[in-house]
Amino acid sequence: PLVTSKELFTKAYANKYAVGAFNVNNMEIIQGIVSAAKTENAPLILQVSAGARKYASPIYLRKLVEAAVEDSNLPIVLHLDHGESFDICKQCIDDGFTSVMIDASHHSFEENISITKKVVEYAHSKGVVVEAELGRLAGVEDDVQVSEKDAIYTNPEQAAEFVQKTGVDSLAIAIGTSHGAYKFKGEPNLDFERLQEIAKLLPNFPLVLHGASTVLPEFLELCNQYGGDIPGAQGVPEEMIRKATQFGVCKVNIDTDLRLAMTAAVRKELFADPKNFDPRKYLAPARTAIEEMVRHKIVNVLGSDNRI
Ligand SMILES: O=C(COP(=O)(O)O)N(O)CCCOP(=O)(O)O
Ligand SMILES: [Zn+2]
Repeated sequence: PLVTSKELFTKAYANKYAVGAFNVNNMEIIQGIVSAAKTENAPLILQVSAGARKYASPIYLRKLVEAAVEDSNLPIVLHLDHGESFDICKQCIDDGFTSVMIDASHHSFEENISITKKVVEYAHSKGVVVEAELGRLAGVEDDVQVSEKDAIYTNPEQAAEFVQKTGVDSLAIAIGTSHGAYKFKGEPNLDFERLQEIAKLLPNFPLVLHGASTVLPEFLELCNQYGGDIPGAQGVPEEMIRKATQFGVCKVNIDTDLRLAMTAAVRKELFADPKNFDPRKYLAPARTAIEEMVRHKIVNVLGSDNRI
């Protein structure tokens, strides 16, 4: 069924695992993700970004997720990723989303509180849950000044105040992750002391990690072997994500690793059969690549297998 993340996070927190939040943009991606979760008996968050709405149009994505729920009978959350305003959050809530993120993290602390509060009030009146963000998603260099790090990463005391004042259901925090395939110039590292501080001030409160893709070398190499040019990309080592799930992180956002797996499969298939021009011939392996990647994440990183 279509569910909110409330119970999923309560169970994830208590058992120290995280629910995968995978971005969806088309049929094959949704089918791959959902078949993986079905195989592993894992709860699932399918999230829709602004880019996905533009690419596929909201109604197609909604109907594809409806099909996924009907076909799989899994507990699935339909989540708005990085909602930029109250209006888009309201629109998605009215369209049947069960969870929305209002990302007002680029506003002032006070402004972030007031916008988030407004979304929470409306969402809760419709039985929908809300994720907000505090701090800036950005990896900072090792030698950066602490003060600069404090300006970017989530401040633990502020996080506690923010949750108390907004009534938000989960909080995306900044501890060194960032979106995309180029997360760190030097050694990958996350600010675990900060994460533990936040978790201590917000006991039993679900934390969210954005920018949690690993950028697995074998998919990078596969892409580059078949015509890709993605030099020097690196993500968050999987053991760091596993560690984060031990300190209150209940939702882990993964998009880049799906993109790399899918792109590698398409490149390889196109290279292997130059005579082919049936899209099903390279989209089927792409779907399988998504499925295998999601199974890997569920079992080896999130620990959300057999948690239904
Ligand atoms: O946290 C993440 C993904 O992190 P990742 O890049 O490490 O997978 N996300 O919220 C996904 C953001 C995707 O937005 P868009 O569709 O506009 O490109
Ligand atoms: Zn994000």
